[in-house]
Amino acid sequence: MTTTVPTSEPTPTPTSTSAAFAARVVDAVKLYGTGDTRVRALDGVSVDFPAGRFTAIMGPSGSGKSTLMHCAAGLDTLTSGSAFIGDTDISALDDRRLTLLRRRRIGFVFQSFNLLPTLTVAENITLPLDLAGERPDPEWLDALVDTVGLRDRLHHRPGELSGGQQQRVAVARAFAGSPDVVFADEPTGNLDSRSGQEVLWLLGRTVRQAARTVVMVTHDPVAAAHADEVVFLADGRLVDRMSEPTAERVLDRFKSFAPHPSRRR
Ligand SMILES: Nc1ncnc2c1ncn2[C@@H]1O[C@H](COP(=O)(O)OP(=O)(O)OP(=O)(O)O)[C@@H](O)[C@H]1O
Repeated sequence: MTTTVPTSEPTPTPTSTSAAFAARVVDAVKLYGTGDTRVRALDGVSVDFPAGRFTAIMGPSGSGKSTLMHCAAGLDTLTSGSAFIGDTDISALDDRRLTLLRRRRIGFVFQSFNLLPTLTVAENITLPLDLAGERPDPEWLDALVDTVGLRDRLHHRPGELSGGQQQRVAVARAFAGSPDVVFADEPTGNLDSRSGQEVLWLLGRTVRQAARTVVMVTHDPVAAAHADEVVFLADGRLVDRMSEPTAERVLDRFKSFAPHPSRRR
């Protein structure tokens, strides 16, 4: 794989802020359902995601990782509390402004790639920019294409690529518009371990060499070890943070957070 990494300074978007935190939630509560079926998916979480860092969100199944990511990224709304992208309180935005903010300031990588099958790789990568009516920065885009190793696949359709290649397209798409933060939800969940390692390496390298910000949900200690810091959720609560994680330390810590379903209502 070609591994030319973007080394140019990031081009700030007009909407970027100088906040030290690319994203954060404050006193976040999320309830699903009512009465006996009510679930407290987030139970008063306050957590920040520093700009220029790769943060992993870890926790047992059902601990609220995806809910936290979706609410922090404006894909879902909190029952109470606030969510910020930079200095912008997204809990206060109407649907139209929230959609614009998601297009301009947030990148997404999902477990299932979410590429459009009728578009080429090149068209998929620039789709969020096209939707936002923005012109790509050609130098940044060019460097990204090399970083993800897809130059010889630019005119292929996603169906002609392996899963790992498709996820690398999704990574390039997420970073294409120089968003304030890229949220990745189990980005290696559908990949074999080698392709998964490549995607994690790409995320980490783009953060460190091009000053980008990534927040990744994972249940995999090996994946979490690629991050600069791991935040641990259990039962909808933030229970710990770990800097400079290793897979062994993450696994050890993870084992101590057994879920307690009875406390969730
Ligand atoms: N749309 C929904 N309606 C009802 N309950 C939900 C909904 N989404 C999530 N939940 C519940 O909220 C809790 C947290 O779910 P969430 O998906 O955030 O956990 P998770 O840590 O991401 O889990 P996993 O690792 O299994 O994906 C769980 O008990 C889940 O069943």
